[in-house]
Amino acid sequence: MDSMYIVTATIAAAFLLILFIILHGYKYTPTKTFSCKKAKHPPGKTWSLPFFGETIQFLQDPHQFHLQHISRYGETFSSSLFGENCIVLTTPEATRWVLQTAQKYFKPGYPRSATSMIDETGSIYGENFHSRMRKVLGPALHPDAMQHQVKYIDFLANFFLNKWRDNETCNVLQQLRRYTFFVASEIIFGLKPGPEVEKMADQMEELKKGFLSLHINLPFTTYGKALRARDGLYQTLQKLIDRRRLDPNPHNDVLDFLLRANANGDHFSDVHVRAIILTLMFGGYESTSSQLVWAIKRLHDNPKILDKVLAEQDFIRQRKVSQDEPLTWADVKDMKYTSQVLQETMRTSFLNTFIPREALIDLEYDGFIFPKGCKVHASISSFHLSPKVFPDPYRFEPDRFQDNSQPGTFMPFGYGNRLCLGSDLAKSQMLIFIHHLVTKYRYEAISPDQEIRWWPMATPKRGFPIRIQKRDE
Ligand code: HEM
Repeated sequence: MDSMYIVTATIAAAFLLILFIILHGYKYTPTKTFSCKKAKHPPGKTWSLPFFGETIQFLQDPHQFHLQHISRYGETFSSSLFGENCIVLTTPEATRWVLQTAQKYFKPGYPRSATSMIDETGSIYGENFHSRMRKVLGPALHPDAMQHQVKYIDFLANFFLNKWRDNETCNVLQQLRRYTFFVASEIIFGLKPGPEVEKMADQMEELKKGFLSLHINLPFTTYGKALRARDGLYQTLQKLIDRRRLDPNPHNDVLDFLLRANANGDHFSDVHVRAIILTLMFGGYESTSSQLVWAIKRLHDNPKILDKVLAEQDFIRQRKVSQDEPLTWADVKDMKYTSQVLQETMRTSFLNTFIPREALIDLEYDGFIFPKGCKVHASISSFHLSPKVFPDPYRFEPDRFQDNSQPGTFMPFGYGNRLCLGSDLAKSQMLIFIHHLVTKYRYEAISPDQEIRWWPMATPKRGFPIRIQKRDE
């Protein structure tokens, strides 16, 4: 009788618990009492499909996902993504809070599949390591160092563009991925185009697929194949590190800065050097090529804006002594209108659909509870495309950036202590490519290519195929 009672009571309790969860949704359990009695958990779904939560809906179209959730729950809402409950922030104020004001109470919260693609130890995401990494990479990627790199970037832009033949068709995104990877290889370890760089670019393409994959390491899974590509890249990087240690000549590339830091007692192990380089290579090529393909598409779709860019770039070309004279840092600085086009491109191209963080302690913001351990996603593209922040947000209007009056609302390169270290490099390589493209060629889209491939970065679905004509013919 007793055991019957226990079984019945257990089933009843389990049933009530499930009913409670269904009616109220799973909520975070705060680990301390919050100071503000009225503070509450952000509204939204924190349960639905087990493990997947709302991930499938999110991956299909993150922009629509955010718009729908904002209209249903408000600008701060709860969700369940990548197997974890999270809080999504979609305003510039809340984003500034998490990325800057309260930055010391958060650490990066990238999904495990993403971090394991870069870092076998998991240590480069720790705070101590992070500040040392910034100390070394800051000067290596600073505009002072960049000035000397412009000639290499100029060479590489021409290396690709000079291969284009009249009336040829070309897939812009494919070409740009190679171009930006080659630039990263040159800047990071001084490698010129060749089979070694080509092989690494192929491995990087494979690695990229693992970033948001299911964490299942088998020979045939996306994640497993990506890990093997990572290991292949690690081997090549180790060879480059060993080769550089035997080389007495100064190179002034990022690898030199990292190895010199070793010599100065800052001491990065080879494992760390490899992980830092992989971070740079991935950041350096995927984000930049995705923004550049959008810029080239936006110029195509807005002929009046293209005319203004062309006038600016022709002016810079005409003041050169010869057609082949390379661009300089001063030329890049003079590309003011084209820079505005790039800013407007980054605003409208669904960049940074989420920057993830994890709360280190219990926190409150704007009446909401952020319990220790909860994942927070700052959705930058949500406010880049919000009419409250940018009027008529889907209109492509580079003049918005004429007076640089967007403090704290335009954050393509992030915000706070993890602000992108490669922003000057990224801008230079985009501007230099656009210069040579528009001054040498006219181009026409083969198909409108309006659909979007969302991951790992939003890009035109078919890579924006174009037909090219030399400008002087
Ligand atoms: C248009 C191109 C690019 C965009 C939109 C972009 C965007 C970003 C963003 C949003 C972050 C902050 C991530 C966070 O807070 O968790 C970031 C960080 C970073 N980016 Fe970029 N990036 C670009 C190009 C580059 C390039 C070319 C490099 C270098 C080769 C680079 C290197 C880095 C590094 C090292 C970090 C980590 C900084 C830190 O954790 O302190 N990025 N980037």
